[in-house]
Amino acid sequence: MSPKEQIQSLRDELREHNFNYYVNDNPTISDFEFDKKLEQLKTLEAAHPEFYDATSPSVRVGGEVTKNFHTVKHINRMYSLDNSYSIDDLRDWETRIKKIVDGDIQYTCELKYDGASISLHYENGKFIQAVTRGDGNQGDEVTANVRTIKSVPLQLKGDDIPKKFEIRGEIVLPWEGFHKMNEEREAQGLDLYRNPRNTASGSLKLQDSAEVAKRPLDCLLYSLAGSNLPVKTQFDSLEYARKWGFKAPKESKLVDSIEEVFEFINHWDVARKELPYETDGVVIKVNSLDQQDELGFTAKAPKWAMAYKFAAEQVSTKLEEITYQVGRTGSITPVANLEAVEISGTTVRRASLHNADQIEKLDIRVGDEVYVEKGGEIIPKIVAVDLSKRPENSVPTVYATHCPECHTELVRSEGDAKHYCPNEMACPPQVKGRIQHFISRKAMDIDGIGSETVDQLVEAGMIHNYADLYDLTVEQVLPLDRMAQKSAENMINGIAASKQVPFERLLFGLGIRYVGETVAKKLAKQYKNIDALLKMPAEPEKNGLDLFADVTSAADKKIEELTAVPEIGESIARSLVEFIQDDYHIALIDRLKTAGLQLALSEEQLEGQTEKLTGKSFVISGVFEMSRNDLKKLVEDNGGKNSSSISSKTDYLIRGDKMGPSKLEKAEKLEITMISEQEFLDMVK
Ligand SMILES: NC(=O)c1ccc[n+]([C@@H]2O[C@H](COP(=O)([O-])OP(=O)(O)OC[C@H]3O[C@@H](n4cnc5c(N)ncnc54)[C@H](O)[C@@H]3O)[C@@H](O)[C@H]2O)c1
Ligand SMILES: [Zn+2]
Repeated sequence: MSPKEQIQSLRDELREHNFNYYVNDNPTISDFEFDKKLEQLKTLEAAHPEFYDATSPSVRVGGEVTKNFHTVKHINRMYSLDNSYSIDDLRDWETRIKKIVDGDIQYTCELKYDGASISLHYENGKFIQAVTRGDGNQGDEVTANVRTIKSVPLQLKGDDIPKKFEIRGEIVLPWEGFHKMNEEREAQGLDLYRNPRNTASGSLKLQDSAEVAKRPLDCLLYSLAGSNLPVKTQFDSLEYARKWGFKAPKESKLVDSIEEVFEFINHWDVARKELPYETDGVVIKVNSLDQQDELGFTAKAPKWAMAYKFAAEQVSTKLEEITYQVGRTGSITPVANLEAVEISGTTVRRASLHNADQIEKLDIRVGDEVYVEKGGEIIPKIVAVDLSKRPENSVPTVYATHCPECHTELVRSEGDAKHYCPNEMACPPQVKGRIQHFISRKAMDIDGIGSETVDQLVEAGMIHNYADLYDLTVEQVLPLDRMAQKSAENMINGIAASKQVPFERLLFGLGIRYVGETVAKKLAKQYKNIDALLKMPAEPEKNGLDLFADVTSAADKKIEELTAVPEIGESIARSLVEFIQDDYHIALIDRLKTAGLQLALSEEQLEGQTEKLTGKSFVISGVFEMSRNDLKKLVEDNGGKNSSSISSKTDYLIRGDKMGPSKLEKAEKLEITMISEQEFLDMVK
């Protein structure tokens, strides 16, 4: 993949993980893996500033508002925190901030509570509202739920209480309550909650506050927001908060240097295990609020604060067996089955081994004593083998050669870390996975059918692919487990309604490898309908050069045409061509067409699309009457290209108010044509 494709694909992937984590409270990868991917994205973005995007997960707070609560715009934005992992990172941070502020800097060290961010609003000493962080600009109003938490004071005490202010903190589920809830679930034969963080966050979003009241949640506070606060430092804010009746943990400490910060970290890395709630690091904040003001914020986090994440905890245990898991795209993941051990409060029985290379690198064998690490992740990982304890009769691991689900021989293409099961049509997890992807929110978003229903339908042999969904009837699905007349009707209606889902989402739903949301949009825009995509390349004019055309295969010609589309690179093109040259896929697409799905952009989508700006590159800078996104969309709808930075390739700079002086200077130097918002609108009128 080209760097651009890599950036896009990482952004898409991280957005999906953010959604699973913050909205569904049900992450599908570990925090460790998430952070690694985010680091990878940041490195790529730093090397390619031309692909800057203000909506990238690297520069945005990860959450969202949900549809289930009243949405409230934050008066004071809620930010995330930047992360660091070593004393050197912290020293670098200190060097950066010392360049900006004058005078000595003191730091408040606090523990980083692992829960869900919350903002509590008080007026005249009374609790009036609680709002989640959401996307940082707006959040969900969960007042009724937060009111049930006993440590949230409804009426404040003491003096100096500002007439109106906000206090921020974390809703956590202490260990004891978490274990108790899980014991009850175990007794009822239900799946266990994974960790206190996701459970706390999920509890907060329950619709029934009587149910929330039953959960032993706690609320730990750490900062004040508002004007006219009676405090000048972070440390004072905590003292005041305690005086007014808030639970602001006393472990926080005021220090004068990064060395002392490190002492605090070292102490709590061990001592935190005795705390009643989960912590995942330390937060270091510049103490003086004036200095904080001077430092300000990035788009995602305050520059005056830094989180230090504790290293993951390690334990050793025995590897009993290696099994293999098949993913939705047929990728194989080896899994270590372990003798059960307790790590950071949870029992661990399985760990991911990633791929064949990883097994080889660790030379890991059944019977080995292994070190397992868990850093807030769901599936822990094996970091090393204790060779001193290796049994004498141990034999090297031989990687699986056949799919554990369908017994097809596995393949591994060159340059690919993973093995694949190529039996796309009949390998059960692949069949289920592809249909689940098809119905998922960002694809066809089919209401009334969940992943369990898909499993049942496939197992009963009622569907074999996503096209089969459109042949189902109410009578057919009624006999399924837990299905009643009403739910069966909902399901069939949901499927019927999905026939109106726009072309680009259907294209994404087809599950073509490397064709994520963004690429699907690009393709839909470029080709406008499925036939054009299937029939490309457009017939070339007959001429003498045709002699050469014959030596290139049809597939190569297709790939060539596709890679000429902006932002479509070699691997995407190759995967797409493979997909559309397969008769099975063509037959599926034909059936979707017959069923009446949207295999072309609608009139409405086509309307307003012109070629007026084809070949022209635009940079939009400053503040405008219209939203920047609408401006960008107009550029694209008319065939132009948006770019975030000015270069000699820029044709037009659309100049708004308050444009940065350095951009202006650059544009003048390169003699870029500058136009106003109105002049641009005239161009596309
Ligand atoms: N596994 C996944 O799919 C997935 C997806 C998204 C995010 N994540 C994980 O979530 C984390 C990122 O989440 P985030 O943006 O909420 O950032 P974060 O949790 O790393 O840090 C910011 C948050 O820390 C909290 N906090 C706790 N104690 C605090 C204190 N004393 N002072 C100030 N703030 C304090 C605040 O709520 C703040 O919003 C990462 O660790 C990432 O791995 C995982
Ligand atoms: Zn298989």
